Amino acid sequence: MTAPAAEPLEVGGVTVRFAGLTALDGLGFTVAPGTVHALIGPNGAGKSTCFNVLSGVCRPASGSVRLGERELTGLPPHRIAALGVARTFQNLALPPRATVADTLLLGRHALTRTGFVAAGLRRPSAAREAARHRERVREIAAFVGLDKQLGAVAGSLPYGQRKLTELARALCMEPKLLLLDEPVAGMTADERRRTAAVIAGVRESLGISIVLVEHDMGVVMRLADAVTVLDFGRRIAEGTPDQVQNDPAVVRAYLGETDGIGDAGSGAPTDSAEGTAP
Ligand SMILES: Nc1ncnc2c1ncn2[C@@H]1O[C@H](COP(=O)(O)OP(=O)(O)OP(=O)(O)O)[C@@H](O)[C@H]1O
Repeated sequence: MTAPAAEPLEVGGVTVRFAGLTALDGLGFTVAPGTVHALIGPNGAGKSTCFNVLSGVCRPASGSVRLGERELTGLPPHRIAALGVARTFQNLALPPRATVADTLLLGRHALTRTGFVAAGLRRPSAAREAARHRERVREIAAFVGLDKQLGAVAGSLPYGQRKLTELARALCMEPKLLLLDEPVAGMTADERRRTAAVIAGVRESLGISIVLVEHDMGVVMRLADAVTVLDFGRRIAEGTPDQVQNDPAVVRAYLGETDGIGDAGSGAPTDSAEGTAP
């Protein structure tokens, strides 16, 4: 599998307001090319809002998001996707009846060069391109461990495999930057291990930069090169996983929640030993 040219993602001074509430308050961080950068924080800290800004779903009141030389703020989601930013969702968003192969082919739609006319006329160029896309889909399915499921209806697979299908579909876009929103949430220990190993492989083999929102601290510790911690829309800490874990401001932010550390429902980080050893 070939690696796309990774570029830094630079987020600066991003502010988002909803009515009277400031969801992001001058947020800034930089994702170095080819690294995994985790965004963590208690419930309501602004992580999903940040993803929505990065993917163009939400336009900030101020601030900038740059991928390499390109300014992304103000662009619609499909333009941002075409510039190499792919996203997976907290809740699965797969077509209900499509096979895994068709679902992954959908991920390649934006890369398809042949126009409708050439495809409709069954030109050889269109057939060659379709064959190339199918081959790439097989490669990516094998990469995430879904090669035997290509003919299965994606929606009928076990939860962990459906989440991997979503990840594979995002990889089919050949992104430079992958936004993963709670990729192991709701998984069994075994599914979490497998998924963490796949994500590590994406960074190591493909060189794709990853922004990861995840409550499972075992997975964050295992995968992240750098962590930005949010609370009430502000960055309260940044550093390596070890540094932020021992930062008093971070401990306070999580303990300030009603239930304290260890309750995933409260947004406090959970620590799965299995997440540390994919
Ligand atoms: N569309 C919206 N309209 C109004 N308020 C919103 C909207 N989206 C988010 N918020 C508020 O903005 C703040 C940040 O929410 P956000 O979903 O980004 O947090 P989060 O860190 O992703 O939380 P979680 O861990 O629960 O997913 C919260 O107070 C939330 O209630």
